[in-house]
Amino acid sequence: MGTHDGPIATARELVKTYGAGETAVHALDGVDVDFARGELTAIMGPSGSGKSTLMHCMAGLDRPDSGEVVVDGHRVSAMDERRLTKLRRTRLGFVFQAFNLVPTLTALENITLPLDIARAPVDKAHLAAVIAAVGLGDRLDHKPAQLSGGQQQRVACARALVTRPSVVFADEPTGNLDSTSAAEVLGFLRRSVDDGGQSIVMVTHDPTAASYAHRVLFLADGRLVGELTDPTQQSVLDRLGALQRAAVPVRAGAL
Ligand SMILES: Nc1ncnc2c1ncn2[C@@H]1O[C@H](COP(=O)(O)OP(=O)(O)OP(=O)(O)O)[C@@H](O)[C@H]1O
Repeated sequence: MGTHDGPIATARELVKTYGAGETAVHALDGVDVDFARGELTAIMGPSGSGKSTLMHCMAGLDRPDSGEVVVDGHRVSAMDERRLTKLRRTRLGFVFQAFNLVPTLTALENITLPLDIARAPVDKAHLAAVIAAVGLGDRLDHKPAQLSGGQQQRVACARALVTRPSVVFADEPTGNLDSTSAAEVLGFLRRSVDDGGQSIVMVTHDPTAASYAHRVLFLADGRLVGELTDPTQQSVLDRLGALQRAAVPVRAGAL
């Protein structure tokens, strides 16, 4: 197999524990996962199940206690801070719930910021395609405060995609959006995968958001407990319900 086959990112035996002794929290309790190249993968699970910890370990924003993370052939878990910063700037894209745009820059300046920081050669055709896809029309010279939440998040998505990163990590990208704006952002992310071959990993609580993914992974108590391919809103809801029922402790003899 060449380097363009196989998963874009992998985790092997990831363990991350907070605290010690009786109060220790096993945020990741031995997670093995492959994220497919050219797919949108959603990570779901109850609050505290380890979703953010997994994403942060994959993206080199946090370090596992043990285990290995490889992203596009780079051993993230073995890198020092300097190389991690470089990897994040040049090979990874990020979308956050809170948009995190630079308030003093215009929409267009925010989108091209990663190229300016990395002093990377600009792929003009790709930049034009991303700007066209983001659909902001004449608002590209507006500052973030002059844009709606949905428009700001579309700018943030364009900023994440403009460097053609190996992976975009999106942490609750629609958590602050109304359903119409959320649908626009999710449609935009999905098209960047289907039309542009982008690979995206997205943490979400929202079954509708998850239904835009090619695959949904379910976490519970720091472990991978299931997955769905080609999810629908209903199949995600059904699976979440089943996992919740399975998690309810049954007293011995109660049956
Ligand atoms: N810095 C930290 N110090 C102590 N405990 C932490 C820390 N970060 C996370 N945890 C704990 O690790 C567990 C997993 O947290 P994580 O944020 O990954 O869950 P999550 O699934 O993303 O939750 P949510 O959906 O609420 O964002 C939780 O029990 C959390 O309280």
